[in-house]
Amino acid sequence: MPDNSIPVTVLSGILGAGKTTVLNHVLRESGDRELAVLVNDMGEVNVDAELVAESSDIADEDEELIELSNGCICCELRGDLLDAIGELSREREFDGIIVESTGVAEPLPVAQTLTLGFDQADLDPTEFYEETGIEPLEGCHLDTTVTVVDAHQFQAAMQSDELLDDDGTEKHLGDLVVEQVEFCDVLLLNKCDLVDDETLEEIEATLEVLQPRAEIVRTEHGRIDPERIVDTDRFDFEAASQSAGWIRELEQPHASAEEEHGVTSFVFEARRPFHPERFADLLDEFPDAVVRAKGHFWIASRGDDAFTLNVAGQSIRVGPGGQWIDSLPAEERREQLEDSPELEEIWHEEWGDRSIRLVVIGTEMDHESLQSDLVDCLVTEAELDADPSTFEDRFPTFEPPEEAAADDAVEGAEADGEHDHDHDATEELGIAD
Ligand SMILES: Nc1nc2c(ncn2[C@@H]2O[C@H](COP(=O)(O)OP(=O)(O)OP(=O)(O)O)[C@@H](O)[C@H]2O)c(=O)[nH]1
Repeated sequence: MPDNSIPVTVLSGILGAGKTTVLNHVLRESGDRELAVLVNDMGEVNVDAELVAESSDIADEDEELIELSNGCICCELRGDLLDAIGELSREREFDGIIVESTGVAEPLPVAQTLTLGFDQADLDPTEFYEETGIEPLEGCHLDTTVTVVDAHQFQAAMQSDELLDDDGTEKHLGDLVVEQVEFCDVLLLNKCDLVDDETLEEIEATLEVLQPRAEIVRTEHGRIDPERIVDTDRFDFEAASQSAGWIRELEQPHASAEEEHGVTSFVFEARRPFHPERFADLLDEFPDAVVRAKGHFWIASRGDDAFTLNVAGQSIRVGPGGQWIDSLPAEERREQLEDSPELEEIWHEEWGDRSIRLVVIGTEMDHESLQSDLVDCLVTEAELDADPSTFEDRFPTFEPPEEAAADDAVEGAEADGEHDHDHDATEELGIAD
């Protein structure tokens, strides 16, 4: 990074977690550091910006405080975010720029926009610039992503059925909390004054499992040393996108016995499909103790299709996982196998690459009971020979992958297109009815 590149800090966190409080504190404590601020406010009334202006004595200097309203910087305002930051960095050599996201923003697309790591997504940068007319970011770099967690609300948020209406897209509160926790460099566990030590330790244990890479700092009223979140040099796109605890658990499963404050995890693996009705029933009654589950699965009624499972708090989403390579036409299958020699290791004589692999993370979770429930969902020997069309299958159907991918690419390219947080085309399960 060139010496004069301005470090950008992105603050995320659900509504009321304390982002503005952190921001105001950092502005007050920043000493000689000249900081610029960019606030994304979805509502009509931009209260945040007023607060920032009041407490930071920068109300008169418009160029140091930019508001982006009526949209979200993780979707339709991605271009505006780049423009605004570009403008700030051309104006003056600030010592840092702090971006406060809305409570519903996902950090990953914001980070993608700022790092222009579009090769990580469905778009290549050239296409993005051509489609949007956005200029590449120069003179500054994404330095730290910070998620503010409300210690007082955390456990309730994970158990909450509340659906946030994010400009037309519905999302569970717990789902958003998990996404924000899984993608960040620093976790501020705020409002520690409202919670006893034991609860704080439990929350920390959960956060550490969900996000092993981030530094966790306890705060009260957002009181954090600015050096912990400004110009830290902690951000690394690759590391951040691979840092979620479930990825680590899948790669290096931990023994179930290794528990701290009741937080445990296990990986469920099988080379036999789930019975679609029994597995759907289990998902309908999935234990509240499960904080997070991720992975892929296979159901007996649709032998060609892989599915993904994404559980975060009360949100249970099933998505398309593509087609099993074993079910592809011979020529295509051969090509895929040549391209991915590692498949040989998992290739099953009869089932090819078909498999179930799920990581489950929970607090005070009854492993044995959940594991045996999962085993009970697998088809029996007799069912293996049954006609698959006789199984009740309430799982959603998805567009073929090529069409879905093409739609996604178009959607992502439209900087001012529809507000869509759910780029992965999963469906929330309400499959009981
Ligand atoms: N008791 C307590 N209250 C806090 C703490 N931090 C923030 N608050 C209060 O919590 C409320 C929400 O804080 P904000 O900083 O506005 O939260 P935010 O994340 O910016 O909220 P939005 O902008 O609405 O998304 C305010 O009334 C704060 O004074 C804390 O550590 N302890």
